[in-house]
Amino acid sequence: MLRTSGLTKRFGGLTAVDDVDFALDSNELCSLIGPNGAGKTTFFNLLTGVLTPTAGTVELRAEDSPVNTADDGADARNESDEGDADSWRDITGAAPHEIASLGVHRSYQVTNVFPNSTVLENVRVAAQAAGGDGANFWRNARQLDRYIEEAYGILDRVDLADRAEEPASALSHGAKRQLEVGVALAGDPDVLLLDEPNAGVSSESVDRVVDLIEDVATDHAVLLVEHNMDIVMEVSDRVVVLNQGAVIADDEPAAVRDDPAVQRAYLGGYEPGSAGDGGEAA
Ligand SMILES: Nc1ncnc2c1ncn2[C@@H]1O[C@H](COP(=O)(O)OP(=O)(O)OP(=O)(O)O)[C@@H](O)[C@H]1O
Repeated sequence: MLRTSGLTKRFGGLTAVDDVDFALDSNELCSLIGPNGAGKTTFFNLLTGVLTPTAGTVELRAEDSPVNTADDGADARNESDEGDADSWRDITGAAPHEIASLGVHRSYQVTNVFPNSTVLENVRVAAQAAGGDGANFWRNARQLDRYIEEAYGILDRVDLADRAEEPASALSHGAKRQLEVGVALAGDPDVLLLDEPNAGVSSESVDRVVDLIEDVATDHAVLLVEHNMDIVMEVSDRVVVLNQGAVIADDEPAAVRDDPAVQRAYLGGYEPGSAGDGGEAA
């Protein structure tokens, strides 16, 4: 679905992401963990075009969509190595909006919704933009109804349908995170990158966000950055550990938990149910 090869990002003398080979399958929920400063956010930024890599490639599999020619000035290129069903598109260095339009969406650590718009409008506008009607707000009533209906379907999924008419600013932090996932879903993504969706969420709301992560993973590829190890162990099909920019483990959750190198770098002292976060950098 999404893969990187030799992906590297240097900031001056600091190598924040170091020669990372990574692959995410469709419908897989992979968690990316590691100590503070390990390079997780930088890796996300490379996948979504916010940063341009110093070296290496990011590729996306064009499963159902026809492979476009990159004639719009963007940097995405086609690379069909195994026929149409398995064609990979090189998206290295493509702009964030282009990568989003190809089906890779992210939610942010910092809440990223329009506070003065209603919950419904936040999702409806995102659906409208994804449907190619972003600049055509008043196109016709039927189109608008279609986007409103789609938005309600998404709000149902993120458990916010009963809050549809409230301004987003009225939501709790946890409910805002649900809304962010809803906004990301409105873009009809194939790949969802979730950057600490539980950060700042009250303990009563964590279960709801975890349920939502598990639900969206049933029909999307999900890459999750999460510091709460109980959640990582519960939801992940696979866990990748970054330390000083490099992958030090890539395996199923239990194997990663028991890996001595991971214990040293990140998990020192982690016991299931022990409140959660991995340790700081060794
Ligand atoms: N724009 C930048 N310029 C210079 N250095 C940067 C920049 N962005 C990140 N870094 C450095 O790159 C390294 C990786 O940072 P990054 O934010 O990717 O880590 P992280 O794993 O997401 O950390 P955290 O868990 O604290 O969010 C850090 O040493 C950071 O200081």
